[in-house]
Amino acid sequence: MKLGLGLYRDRLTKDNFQFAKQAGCTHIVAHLVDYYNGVEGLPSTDKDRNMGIARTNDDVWSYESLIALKKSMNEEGLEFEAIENFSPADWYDILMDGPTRNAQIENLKMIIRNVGRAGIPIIGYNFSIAGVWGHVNRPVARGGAVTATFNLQEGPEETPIPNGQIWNMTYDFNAPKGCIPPISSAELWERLERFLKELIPVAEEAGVRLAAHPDDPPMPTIRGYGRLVNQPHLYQKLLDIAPSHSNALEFCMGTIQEMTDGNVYEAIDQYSKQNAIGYVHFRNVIGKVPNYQEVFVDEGDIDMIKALRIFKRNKFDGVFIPDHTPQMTCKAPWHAGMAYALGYMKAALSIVNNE
Ligand SMILES: O=C(O)[C@@H](O)[C@@H](O)[C@H](O)[C@H](O)CO
Repeated sequence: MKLGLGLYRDRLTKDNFQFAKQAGCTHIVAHLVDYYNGVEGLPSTDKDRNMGIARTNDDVWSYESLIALKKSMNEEGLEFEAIENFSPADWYDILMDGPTRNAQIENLKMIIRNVGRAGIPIIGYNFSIAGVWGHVNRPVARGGAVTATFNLQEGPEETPIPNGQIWNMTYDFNAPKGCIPPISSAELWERLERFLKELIPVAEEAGVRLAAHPDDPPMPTIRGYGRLVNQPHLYQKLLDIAPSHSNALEFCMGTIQEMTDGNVYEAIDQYSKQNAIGYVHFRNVIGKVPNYQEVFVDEGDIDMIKALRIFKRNKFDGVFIPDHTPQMTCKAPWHAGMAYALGYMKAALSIVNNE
């Protein structure tokens, strides 16, 4: 079991690689999508505001760029474990079943082949129309630390998504006025099935695992659009569509814990037993949908040591990252929050690995 750090695109720097190494990480999970445009946190997007413009034909997905990024990590003693998320600009018509779907599938095949050729083992993805949505940053973690919260009653209004936007980003400023019509979970499952059946064989050939992130928040619908994996057992439905080592899970403990059915320990056991987990978001929460808050790794509803023992019992040998953490009150809120989480994880892994 290994320790890693997830870095958004604007944080893929030598300083942050050194920060990760100093905190005991051996691996990096890189977000190549340029969301937020420098705005911290997971803003709740609406008809007027979202996470910015999704870049088309972004060179960051080329083999040359991937190899250069990997080299910059290797130079700091780190391994490039995974890329997290495709760009909305590169798969909006796969998600929407739109006119350029087939061309976008061919482009994702090229990306997967580039990733495999660069020796990067995993691509995480979240097959979702609304994406990660509805979080509000509030000072409610220990000591008043600012953290992501979700409260269906008090949160942002669930307005439909304007045409030309998806996964909280804009890919077409010239889209016709109006909004994306409602899409059912059943329809989205059909699109996911086509996506997996076409891309898993390519991923197998490229030596890449496609790892599915669950729906966060794990509601049945968000903004009128159906969700896919909003209960733990639905991860199995996704795996069973295309049984393969390349059809894997981006196992987010926080999101699984936010779900109303099942429990995170049974889910860890069920999916680590199958060797289906690509890598783990090792984060904690208090509460479940429709009202929860993300918290420090040691103050949530999950017994994280108990969880690690299940991973170890089932011989999981992948990477754990904090994903996101509360922002600590100091001059470097993000770094301090991550350093705290990584310190806890390093100690917990050492204890459990040596039991
Ligand atoms: O649990 C979560 O919501 C996080 O993992 C997401 O914030 C992150 O953006 C993932 O990349 C969603 O695919």
